[in-house]
Amino acid sequence: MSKYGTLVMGPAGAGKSTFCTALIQHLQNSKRPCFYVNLDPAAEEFAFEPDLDIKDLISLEDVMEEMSLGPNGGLIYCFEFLMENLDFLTDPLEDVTEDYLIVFDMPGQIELYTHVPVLPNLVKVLMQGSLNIRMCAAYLLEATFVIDRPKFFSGTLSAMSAMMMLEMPHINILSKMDLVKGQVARRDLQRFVDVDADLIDDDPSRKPSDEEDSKNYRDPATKESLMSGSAFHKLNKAVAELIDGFSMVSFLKLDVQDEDSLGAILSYIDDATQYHEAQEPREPKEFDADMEEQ
Ligand SMILES: Nc1nc2c(ncn2[C@@H]2O[C@H](COP(=O)(O)OP(=O)(O)OP(=O)(O)O)[C@@H](O)[C@H]2O)c(=O)[nH]1
Repeated sequence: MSKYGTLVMGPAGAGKSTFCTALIQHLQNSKRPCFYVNLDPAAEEFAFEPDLDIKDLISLEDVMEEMSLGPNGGLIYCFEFLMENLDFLTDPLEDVTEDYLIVFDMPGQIELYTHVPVLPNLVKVLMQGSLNIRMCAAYLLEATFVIDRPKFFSGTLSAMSAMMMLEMPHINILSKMDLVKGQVARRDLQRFVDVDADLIDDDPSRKPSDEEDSKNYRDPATKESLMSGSAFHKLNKAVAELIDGFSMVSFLKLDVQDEDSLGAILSYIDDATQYHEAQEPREPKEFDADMEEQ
């Protein structure tokens, strides 16, 4: 029996928990069962109570207090503790059946997705061995980043870093679309969705003086110029061309108020995990009975 899941990731405040809530509501509206796992040891409030909550094993607040660690070190400690107590996570997941979507709500600390091995190791546990969950990563980036183009490309690099580190089916999502509607023309927005390197050249917020401005990029100790404004621009452009040239990243648009938007994202997750191929046709009554049991 296969299991299906999505790992909801992205920087702090990208809208991960809000997306999880909207996705769970959408699944309920579609009469599809969901198993909600909170893996953020600092999360406080939930619209839907998690079926499994890492805070029942360990909380970031306790770790910070007892181990005198900061929030980032504390988070890594929590995940290492989880890896040493994997039964806490794996035992309840053993019983989840193939009609469920398992939604993992992840923390926002970016180092978890960039340079520590704990998340790839956790993903191996979920996708291999007895659990054998077919997973799709959903990486969220705030749509408001499109107003600041270098920031958008930097966010895109963090999405790529997660893609490369986790080596699992992956979709990228521009969240909080309601905040940019009307601010960015539809045609322009398409250039962010299918990332276009020329966005860096056409940036209306970029002043001509930025080309020559090197005073902000001096080494504070030696006062040597580290990189001129134009060199930064060339670097940004080269990164953008790499992303564009290899079609490495594209985005789905998320508006949590819009059922069609949620439905479209869910169908990408289902395609990536091949959910529909494994489903037996079911009688509606059988479905309702399952939902009542939850
Ligand atoms: N306008 C708008 N605000 C949103 C949306 N999604 C999230 N927010 C707001 O953005 C803030 C962060 O949302 P969360 O869902 O908590 O983000 P998160 O990624 O889970 O945050 P962390 O767990 O702290 O990393 C909250 O104030 C939300 O109300 C959205 O689609 N539209």
